[in-house]
Amino acid sequence: MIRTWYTAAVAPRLATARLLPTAGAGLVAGLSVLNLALGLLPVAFVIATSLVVGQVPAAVEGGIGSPAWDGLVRDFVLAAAAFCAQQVLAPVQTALGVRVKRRVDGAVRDRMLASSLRSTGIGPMEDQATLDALSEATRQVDSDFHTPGDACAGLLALLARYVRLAGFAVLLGLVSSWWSAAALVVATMVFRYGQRGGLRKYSTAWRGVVGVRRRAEYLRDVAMGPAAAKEMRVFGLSGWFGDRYEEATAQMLAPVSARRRAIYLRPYLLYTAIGLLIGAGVLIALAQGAASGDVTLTGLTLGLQAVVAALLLGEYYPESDVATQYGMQSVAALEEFEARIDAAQDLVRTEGAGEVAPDSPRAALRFEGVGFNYPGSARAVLDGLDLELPAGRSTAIVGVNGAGKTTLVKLLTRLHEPTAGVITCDGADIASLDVSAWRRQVSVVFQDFVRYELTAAENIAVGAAHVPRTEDAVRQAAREAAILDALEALPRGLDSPLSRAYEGGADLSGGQWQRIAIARSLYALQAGARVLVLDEPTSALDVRAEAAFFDRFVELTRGVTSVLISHRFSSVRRADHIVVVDQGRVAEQGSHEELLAADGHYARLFRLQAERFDDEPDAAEDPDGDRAPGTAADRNSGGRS
Ligand SMILES: Nc1ncnc2c1ncn2[C@@H]1O[C@H](COP(=O)(O)OP(=O)(O)OP(=O)(O)O)[C@@H](O)[C@H]1O
Repeated sequence: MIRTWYTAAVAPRLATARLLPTAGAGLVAGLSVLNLALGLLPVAFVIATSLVVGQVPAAVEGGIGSPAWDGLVRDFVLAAAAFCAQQVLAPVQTALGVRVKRRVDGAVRDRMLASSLRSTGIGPMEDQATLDALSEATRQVDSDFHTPGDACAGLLALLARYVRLAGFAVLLGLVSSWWSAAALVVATMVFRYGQRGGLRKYSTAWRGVVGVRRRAEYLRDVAMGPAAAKEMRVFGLSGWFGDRYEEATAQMLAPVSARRRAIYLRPYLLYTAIGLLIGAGVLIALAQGAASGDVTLTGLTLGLQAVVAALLLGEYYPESDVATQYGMQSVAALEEFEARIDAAQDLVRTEGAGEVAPDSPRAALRFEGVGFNYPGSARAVLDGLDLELPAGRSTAIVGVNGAGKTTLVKLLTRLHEPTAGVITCDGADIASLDVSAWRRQVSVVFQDFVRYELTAAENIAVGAAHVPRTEDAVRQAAREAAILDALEALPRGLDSPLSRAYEGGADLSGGQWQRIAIARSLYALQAGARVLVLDEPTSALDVRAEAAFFDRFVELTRGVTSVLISHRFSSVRRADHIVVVDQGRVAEQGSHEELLAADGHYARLFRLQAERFDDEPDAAEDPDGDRAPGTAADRNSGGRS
């Protein structure tokens, strides 16, 4: 039980308090002193007003100018000063709290980004628990509401509240008894537990539904966002998505609502009853003291004020409670996210972080007995795969959907680590190389490349963000990818944002976007990459554009080790070497002619496309007289094997 309490209540507070130094020592010290003052001023006010009341009989009797009258006036001025100081300092507390919030949240944002990028692989980004933690960590920060920074300011604000409680307890101890003082603290804290404890349990209930909340948010974003706008309308999906969103929202709210009564009402009634009983006992003891003459009028006034003001401290603190609860939860989620990233990172093999020779690979890249299961999956996507990619040559990889071709790319770029075997570059395990340096050596056009909402030039230059951008290099890459003319025709040329969501922005066709992705990879080659991986690079290009690209492919990739993954045999056949992947292994390999002669899997796939191609009246012949599937008919069939 103590452990549960520590985990739920103490650990998140400590984690949040550890963020305080990011706000700066001076600011934190200043706000702490201010909160201390805001804690002491109400106590001073209670003392001064009690002294005023206590002196009233003597002042009335002595009249204006009497020592009692002067004392009364002095204490009244003190009370007024304490009150005014409190009024003046409260807004300063808020202003400094906002500064603390801003600084801490800035540091937390940096930390979130750094933690996300610390993962060299993409495994954590595909893990549900890690994504839940990330969603929980970022939610408050993104909304700028009840953030970790608010929690830090809220924790400091508690200083004022608890100093006040301690002050009132001491006053009661002095005028009544120390037992009464202790009981007053207990009564206040019992009230407080009824209020604040409920909030903790309630927010924890929210944490339990983060998965379904992510789904609800996804459904809402898809329904409202631009990405699915076309299909939403054409397929008439708005109602469908609306219903699913409502279902997910109901599913999210149900467990939280069901616990509301148990969390808030019953404990509230119980703790309020206990608190009231103890409070009543304290007041009775004070009244008895007054009745017996042990407590003076000043003492009675002091005691009464202290008891009432202290019991009011059992209430909810608007400047602190919600912010600390949700902000702390965000911090706890961030720590969980970081722990998961670290745990995944521990599995990454970084034996040497060795240097990567600028001209590597000089001999070959090799997959040696490589096996791979995706995290959490028992199925071996790759199983003892041996493959050689000779340096400076082009290798095509073919295979049915799901054969593991893209997975090979993920392993080659170290987005995942093999679960068996090694991948070597000129004999060195790539796991022993510095991962960033290795990645700079490899340029990739992913099947699902990203359409960045950046300018056209930036979209190309992100291919080698580690080198200073030069216009010439960007234009050269765009020219080689045959997209330069189209980009120059945009309203702001290559400086046009490639999104209609921005002023002066333009959108491109699917094929034009694919050329941008190709240009990005060619830009990386200019910056020094020596391995080019193209995963379905021309699936959206028209016949002529695809043929033109591959006509220049040899020239563009001279001296580069290239890997082409494609279902289009018209492209594949141009490679120096072709590899067929099936069931996680290399099933066949050789040149186009050798594989046709072998009459195996490749030959069957090739003929399948060729048959369709035969149906096309304007089918092209290649120089060898072979049909060239993929130049027309496989586009009709989607080009898929
Ligand atoms: N992130 C992932 N987590 C779990 N399994 C995955 C993941 N990505 C892919 N897989 C599975 O791994 C297998 C191989 O996928 P991969 O993307 O490598 O196939 P592919 O040969 O490139 O297919 P395609 O020709 O359709 O692009 C598939 O069965 C797929 O379901």
